[in-house]
Amino acid sequence: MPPKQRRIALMGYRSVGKSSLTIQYVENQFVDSYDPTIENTFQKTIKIRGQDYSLQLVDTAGQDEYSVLPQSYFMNIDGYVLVYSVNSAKSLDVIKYVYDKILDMKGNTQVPVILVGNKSDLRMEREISVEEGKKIADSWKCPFLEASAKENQSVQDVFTQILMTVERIENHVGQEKSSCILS
Ligand SMILES: Nc1nc2c(ncn2[C@@H]2O[C@H](COP(=O)(O)OP(=O)(O)OP(=O)(O)O)[C@@H](O)[C@H]2O)c(=O)[nH]1
Repeated sequence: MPPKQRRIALMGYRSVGKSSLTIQYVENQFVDSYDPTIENTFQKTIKIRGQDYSLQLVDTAGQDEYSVLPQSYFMNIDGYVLVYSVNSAKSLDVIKYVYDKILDMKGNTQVPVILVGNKSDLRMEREISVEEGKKIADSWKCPFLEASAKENQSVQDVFTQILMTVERIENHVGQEKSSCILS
């Protein structure tokens, strides 16, 4: 079977760890210094359940509630990793804004997303509980994970789960389409 091409965007407020999650996943390393991203695309090939995936990860420039999101964040993107950091209530507000923007732009069709609370290692600085993150993900009917790019906790899971969510939604939409043709 040829590899499936998948393009996934990471979005969220500045400094929540989008680059760190990506670099930990692709290069197995954590960089402590902070270097704001303009935009970067990373490649990785992986196999999940016997299927090869050729993955492009778009590490976006951090957003805030005033950001006008460029068209390129909506064209040819198969799924979104929406990141906040558990030590920043502000970053959770921003990710809700980003989610609404994505739905608007995609015309409220089913959009594959996963919500990720990064920096779970910062136990003493936590502002957002696990339950709070989970509740938002439930209201969006999407998967939720807390992760730590620093400690390499749940980083693989984030990307496996978004790929599986893309598959699930594609198959679902495919079934709906074929049932339309039949009826
Ligand atoms: N403690 C801790 N620090 C982290 C973690 N992930 C990232 N950081 C730190 O947070 C800072 C910002 O990380 P980045 O990965 O650059 O964040 P970003 O979301 O890509 O930032 P922008 O490019 O501005 O959008 C850096 O100093 C990282 O070392 C984590 O899981 N735990």
